[in-house]
Amino acid sequence: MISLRNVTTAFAARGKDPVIAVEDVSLEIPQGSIQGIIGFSGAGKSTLLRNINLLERPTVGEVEVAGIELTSLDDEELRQARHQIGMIFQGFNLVNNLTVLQNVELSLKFAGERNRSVRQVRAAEALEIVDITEKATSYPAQLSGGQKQRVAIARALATRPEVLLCDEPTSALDPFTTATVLQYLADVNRDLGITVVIVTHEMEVIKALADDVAVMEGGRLVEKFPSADLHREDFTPETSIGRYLMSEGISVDRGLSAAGGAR
Ligand SMILES: Nc1ncnc2c1ncn2[C@@H]1O[C@H](COP(=O)(O)OP(=O)(O)OP(=O)(O)O)[C@@H](O)[C@H]1O
Repeated sequence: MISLRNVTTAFAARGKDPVIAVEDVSLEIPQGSIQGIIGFSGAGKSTLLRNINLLERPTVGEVEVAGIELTSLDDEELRQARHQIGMIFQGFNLVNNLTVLQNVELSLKFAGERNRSVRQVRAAEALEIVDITEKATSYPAQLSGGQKQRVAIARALATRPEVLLCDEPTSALDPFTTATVLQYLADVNRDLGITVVIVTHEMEVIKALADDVAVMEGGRLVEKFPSADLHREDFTPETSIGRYLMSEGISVDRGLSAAGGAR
């Protein structure tokens, strides 16, 4: 279970009022579920995601992951607790002068695993999960975008986390590669029971993967519902999700089902 309670995150702006990126957000994400977070650019999605592992420490509010209140930990305790939380990014964030295997091993090094052979075995296991063992000795520049993201998923899984945070994981990928990466994320969730939180601006990603969807607007969480409802409910242009869907070119005035199940 991930629990965000009254989280507000403000960024200081020189000579101006602070930017309130996230404002008073409370959200409970059940263990083993897939939570999508969607909204316009600048809505606060990435900041909220980074609040979950305290990459961005909330200005106000509490964050609890797997029974541990992260916001109450000191730096060393937080470093330990973060092994429970993997993260992947739109830009993959691989280290270019390390091989695929070394990239995955690196996260185990950061997690404090001192035994090199243990690191190698665990890194190899993680590469197997995303079927990319044959690239173990390749360098990132020798991989396609989809392969790089699979390596990034392996790196995130190597510490055997309970939670995987995904920040626009498929935005740099073509539709076919997107489908493959989403399938691996679905497998990881189903087979390993890992809770997945995915920030995206692509409604197709939400529909393909998420159990629940949260809509953000202006730093606030304005709606939350099961993503299955995307296929059923009528979303009027007055609703946040309606505005969002319209921005994607999906007609909402007669409801999603009338618009052909949203594309
Ligand atoms: N480190 C920072 N310093 C100052 N302002 C920031 C910082 N990070 C984010 N912001 C501001 O906070 C607001 C929310 O940003 P955030 O990146 O969380 O939104 P987003 O919904 O993820 O947007 P996008 O879809 O474009 O990535 C924006 O106004 C942004 O400019």
